[in-house]
Amino acid sequence: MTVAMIGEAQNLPASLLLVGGGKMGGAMLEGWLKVGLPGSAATVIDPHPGPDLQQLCAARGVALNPASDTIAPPEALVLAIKPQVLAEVGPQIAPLVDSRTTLISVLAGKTIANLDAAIPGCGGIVRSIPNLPAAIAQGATGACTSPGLAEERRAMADALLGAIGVVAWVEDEGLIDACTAVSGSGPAYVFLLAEELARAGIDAGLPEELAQKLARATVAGAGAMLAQSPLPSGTLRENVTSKGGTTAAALEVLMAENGFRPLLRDAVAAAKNRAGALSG
Ligand SMILES: NC(=O)C1=CN([C@@H]2O[C@H](COP(=O)(O)OP(=O)(O)OC[C@H]3O[C@@H](n4cnc5c(N)ncnc54)[C@H](OP(=O)(O)O)[C@@H]3O)[C@@H](O)[C@H]2O)C=CC1
Ligand SMILES: O=C(O)[C@@H]1CCC=N1
Repeated sequence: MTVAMIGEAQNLPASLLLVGGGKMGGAMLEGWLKVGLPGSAATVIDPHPGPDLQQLCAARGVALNPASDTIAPPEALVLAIKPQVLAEVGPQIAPLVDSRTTLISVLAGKTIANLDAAIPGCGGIVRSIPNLPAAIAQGATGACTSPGLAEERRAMADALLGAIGVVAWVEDEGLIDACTAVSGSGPAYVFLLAEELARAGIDAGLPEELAQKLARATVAGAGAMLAQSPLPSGTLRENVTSKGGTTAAALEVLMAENGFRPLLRDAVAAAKNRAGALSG
C-alpha cells in the first residue's frame, strides 16, 4: 500500500470527463481545478446541475453538458453517479470513451467487473472510494486498479485522487467495501458524533447554541490534532484522560462491553454489507 500526498499535480490528465456532478463529483472537480487542472481540460455531464456546479463551471470555463457528438474520448472518465443508475447510464457513456480512456469510478459497491460490463472499451479501470472532505482537499481515498493497469494510467489516477487528499492503494479489490465503510461513510459518523455531543451538552444544561458551538469546535479541533500530531490516536486520548478525572468517568461508559466499540463495529459491518449488496 502506498500513500500519496497532495500536490502531485504533474500527472493530471489532458482531458477529463466527469459524469455526475453532485456532492462527490462537484467536490472533486473543485479540488482538481484548485490544484491546476485547467477548466478547458474538463467536461461535466449532469442532467440537473445544481447552482454551485453551474457557477463553478461558468467561472472556470468547464464545458457543462455539451452536445455528446462534440465530446472526444477523454484521457480520464470520472464516474460519480449513484451506483443504482450505473446500468441505465452506462450505455449513454460507453460511446464517449475508447482505449485511451481510463475509467475512474467512485461508486460505492460497484466492482471493476460491474464497471467494465456497464462501460466497455476503456483502456483500464480504477475503482476508488473517496470521501466528502475531498471538498477541502482533506479527503481519504481507498483505490485499486484493474489487473495490469499501465503505470502512467495509475500515476494519472494517483495525481487526481491525491489532489483531494490522501490515497491508499490496495492490491486486493475485496478490501474496497471495507474502505467504503470506514473512510467513505466515515465522515457521517463523525458528523453524528458532533450532533450527539451537542445534544448531550443540552441535556447536561448548556444552552443549545453554546452546546453546538462547543461540540463542533471540539470535533474539529480533535480532527486537526489527529491530522497534525505524530502521536497515535490512543495516546492523544490518554493525554485527555486524567487519572480519576472526568474523561475517565465518561470513557468508562463509552468503553463498556456494549458501548461504543461494538456499536461502531456493527455500524461499519452494516455499511460494508450494503456496499456488497450494491454490486451487480
Ligand atoms: N457523498 C459521499 O460522501 C460519497 C459518495 N460516493 C459515491 O459518489 C457517487 C455520487 O454520490 P453523491 O455525489 O453523494 O450523489 P449525488 O446524488 O449528489 O450525485 C450524483 C449526481 O449524478 C447525477 N446524475 C444522475 N443521472 C445522471 C446521468 N445520466 N448522467 C450524469 N449524471 C447523472 C445526479 O443528478 P440528479 O440529482 O438530477 O439525479 C447527481 O447530480 C455515488 O456512487 C457514491 O457511492 C463515494 C464516496 C463518498
Ligand atoms: O452513503 C453512500 O452510499 C455513499 C458512499 C460512501 C459515502 N456515501
